[in-house]
Amino acid sequence: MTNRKLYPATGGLRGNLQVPGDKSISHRAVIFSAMANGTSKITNFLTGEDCMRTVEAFRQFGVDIEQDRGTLTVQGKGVEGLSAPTQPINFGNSGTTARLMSGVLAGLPFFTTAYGDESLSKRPMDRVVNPLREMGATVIGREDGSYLPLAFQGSPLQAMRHELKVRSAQVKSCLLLAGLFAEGETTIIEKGVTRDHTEKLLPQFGVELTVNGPTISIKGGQELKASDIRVPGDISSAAFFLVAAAITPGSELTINNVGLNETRNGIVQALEQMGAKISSHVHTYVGDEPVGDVTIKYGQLEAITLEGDLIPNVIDEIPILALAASQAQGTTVIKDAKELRVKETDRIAAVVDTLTTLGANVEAKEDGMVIHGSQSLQGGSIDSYGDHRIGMMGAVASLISHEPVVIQDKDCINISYPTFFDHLAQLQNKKTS
Ligand SMILES: O=C(O)C1=C[C@@H](OP(=O)(O)O)[C@@H](O)[C@H](O)C1
Ligand SMILES: C=C(OP(=O)(O)O)C(=O)O
Repeated sequence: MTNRKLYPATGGLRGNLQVPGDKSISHRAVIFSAMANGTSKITNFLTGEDCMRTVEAFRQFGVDIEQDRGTLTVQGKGVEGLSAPTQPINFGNSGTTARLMSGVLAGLPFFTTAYGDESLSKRPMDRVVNPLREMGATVIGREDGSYLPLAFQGSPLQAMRHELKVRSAQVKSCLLLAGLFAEGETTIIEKGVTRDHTEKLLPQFGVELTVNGPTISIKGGQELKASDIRVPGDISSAAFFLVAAAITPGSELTINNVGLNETRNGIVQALEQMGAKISSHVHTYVGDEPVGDVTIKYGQLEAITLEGDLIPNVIDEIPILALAASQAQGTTVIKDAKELRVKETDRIAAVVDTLTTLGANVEAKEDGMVIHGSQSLQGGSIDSYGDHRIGMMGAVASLISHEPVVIQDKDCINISYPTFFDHLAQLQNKKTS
């Protein structure tokens, strides 16, 4: 466990920043490339620990994946070219790896076992195991397949028509991947919009799917063809610096070349609703993914109610939005966000505990929280709970705290943002220690 002491900012955050590649798109790019025939090059790949778990999984299936910093060269040999791993696969801390790979492991014609770290072993897997079983998958696991470790005995899958029980892009993507192995056409009906990177990226690998509102259909047996992918910057990583600038006097910064997919740009919408001095514009498309710049300046924020359809769009940004809300005028209410309880940690409890320790006034609710605004943060010693997004929220809080913030176990930030502290120092134009 390592500690880090972060001092309050003496000036604002200023300048331009390119955040690392999008985590969701990086996972998908390597999965599709490894299942495709031919050589795919992925640039601006996120080399955070989570995405490297997905890379390692496919190396265990015998796929040659060369890494040169953020560039991956994947020598795909098609799904027939994958070979049975001799060792269990370690999904580490990564929910996306666990859920998406389950759809692949269910369809591959061999036996595989998979496990995760302490946090991932507590996260629900029945949300993918149950529908995969409906397709004929043979999966066993702890508590009847509700939790990792899991074992898959790949078997022929049958297409199905399935209404999702959870509003989750991971479950949707898992079942679309399984649908590629199934006989017939699989149709998935979403409970509401969730991030649509799988639907946007699969066609780039030559896969046909139809999207009709909440209904997505995919035919089994399609061959994936290699494709070169440039991954946009991760808006979920950018969110930490957007909020940092919004709450730290003297700040003005621009995040360049960040993904602005409409199913992911809720952080920009939420900050706009809070009255932040923020503007964004899309300047390019990489494949079907919109990419652009976001500029933000320090300014007074107002409380909002964050609920309903905006929640899945900002689900990973809620910890940092809660910090923003502690500085806004008025009382912010976050609801419909029960999913936060089954992330890397219970993020409702972790956010409330962390902000309270730092001196804010926050109440936990079953499906969200109530955050009283205009709070002056004292600083102090906090625990990341091994959750990268809680660790980064604490680091941003240090910028406006009276006393230093000490973060226990801050190394977990490498899960999604290995260069986070370098970027923070770059924008502060001084080193943190
Ligand atoms: O599909 C994805 O890449 C992700 C979907 C979300 O999870 P859920 O699908 O569980 O909501 C999100 O929280 C996670 O960080 C990444
Ligand atoms: C919830 C997250 O990721 P995952 O589900 O992939 O662990 C996250 O990155 O905030």
